[in-house]
Amino acid sequence: KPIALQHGAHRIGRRTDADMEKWRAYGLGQFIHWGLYSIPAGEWNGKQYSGAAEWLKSWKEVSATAYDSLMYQFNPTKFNAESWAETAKQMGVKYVTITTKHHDGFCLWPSKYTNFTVANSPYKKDIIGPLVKAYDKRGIDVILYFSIMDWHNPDWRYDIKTREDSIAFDRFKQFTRNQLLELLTLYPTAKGLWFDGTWDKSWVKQAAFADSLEKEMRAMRPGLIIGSRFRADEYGKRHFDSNGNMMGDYEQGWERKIPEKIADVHGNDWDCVMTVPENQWGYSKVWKGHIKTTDELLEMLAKCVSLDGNFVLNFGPKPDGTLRTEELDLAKGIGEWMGINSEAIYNGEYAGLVKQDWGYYVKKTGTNKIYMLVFNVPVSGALNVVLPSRTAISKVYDLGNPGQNYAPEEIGTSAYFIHLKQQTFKRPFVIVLETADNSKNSGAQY
Ligand SMILES: C[C@@H]1N[C@@H](c2cn(-c3ccccc3)nn2)[C@H](O)[C@@H]1O
Repeated sequence: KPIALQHGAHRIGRRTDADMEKWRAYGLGQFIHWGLYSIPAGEWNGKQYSGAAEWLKSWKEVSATAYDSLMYQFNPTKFNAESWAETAKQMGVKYVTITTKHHDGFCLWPSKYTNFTVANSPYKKDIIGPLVKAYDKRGIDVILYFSIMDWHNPDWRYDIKTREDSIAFDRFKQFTRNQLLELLTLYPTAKGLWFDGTWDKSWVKQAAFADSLEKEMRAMRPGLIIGSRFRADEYGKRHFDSNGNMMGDYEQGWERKIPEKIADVHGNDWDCVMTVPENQWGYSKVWKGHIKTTDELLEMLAKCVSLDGNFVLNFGPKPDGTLRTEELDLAKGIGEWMGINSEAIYNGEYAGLVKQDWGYYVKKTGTNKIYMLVFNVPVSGALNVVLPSRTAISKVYDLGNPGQNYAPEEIGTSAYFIHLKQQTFKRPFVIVLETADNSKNSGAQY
């Protein structure tokens, strides 16, 4: 029996407006983590920090004042928003999420509510504005990442224990509201906000404040897209309220992980944000452990889209404003694949078919087109396809080679083998199934 909630989810089920339908169709996105942390890049006094580079300030070896003086070194002379946006365009991303302020509190825009911004660095100029402009120009939508937790602001608290805490945190809440309204005012084309740093008790206790701030931001920017990580309900429940309903417009729980099956996403919109190394978001000199390859990232992309989500790949630009070679190479490899196969990614959704070993199904929203994204070719060369009963296949062809038609072999009721013509493939490939509902005997050949 649902309990009465003032500050839980205000909407059950998916948003159906045009802004959200566009977000749902993106498929592939880019994350950008850039800030003061990019300068030390996970190293301090010649020692490697074992955590994520953008968390360096939390390392006991690092004094806050020494870290904050990095502001006087921030001078990305080679920064060029157009070149980042062009790389993203070539890669085929439809949206970008950019850090405006990470946990360290440094602002990449000239906020008037703190001195800890680019305006007081040698670089002086706004970073966010040129990026928004360069990406918008290429039809790539911009989402602004904002960390509520702010290690620079003396009024930040991890919990509210005393009256002093409460007075300080009230100042912090006003500061946060001021910065968010400032961002929405300065960058009106931003499609959404990606919140982080909202897990500590201090913020979790602010259900009423956060709820009214969310309402205020949505009123200011109709269509604004805000994820499930922004606020907790009055019982401290996050992402899903005390009645199990998702907070916000999409689920933000898939950080460096991907759902296994459709049941894991509860019919919600969601995005998966992913690092190239195991766990580094900001630029890190040393990438330890496994570095994901183009094929691995393409499979993650396919899996996300096949389960109704968006896949957002992270880039950690260097302090001089250039992108590192490994990331440029991945952007190129993904872009080449998207150049051939993006039709199977954009406007893709869960096809509702039985999952097969060879890869992932994606259905083109609003059509009878189903894409088979093939990552694992069986020794037999026969791809098994089982469709809902009374669904026939009217046409089968190779997306990368449309002249290459296949004649599926029927092996049972709405069950087929698609016999591949070759055994080895350089890259994952896509086969297009045009299906027909033959319950009305639409005369399909197969
Ligand atoms: C999107 C990613 N989210 C930030 C993060 C958060 N956390 C984290 C770590 C421990 C508990 C709760 C959250 N680790 N990394 C990363 O720094 C990056 O910004």
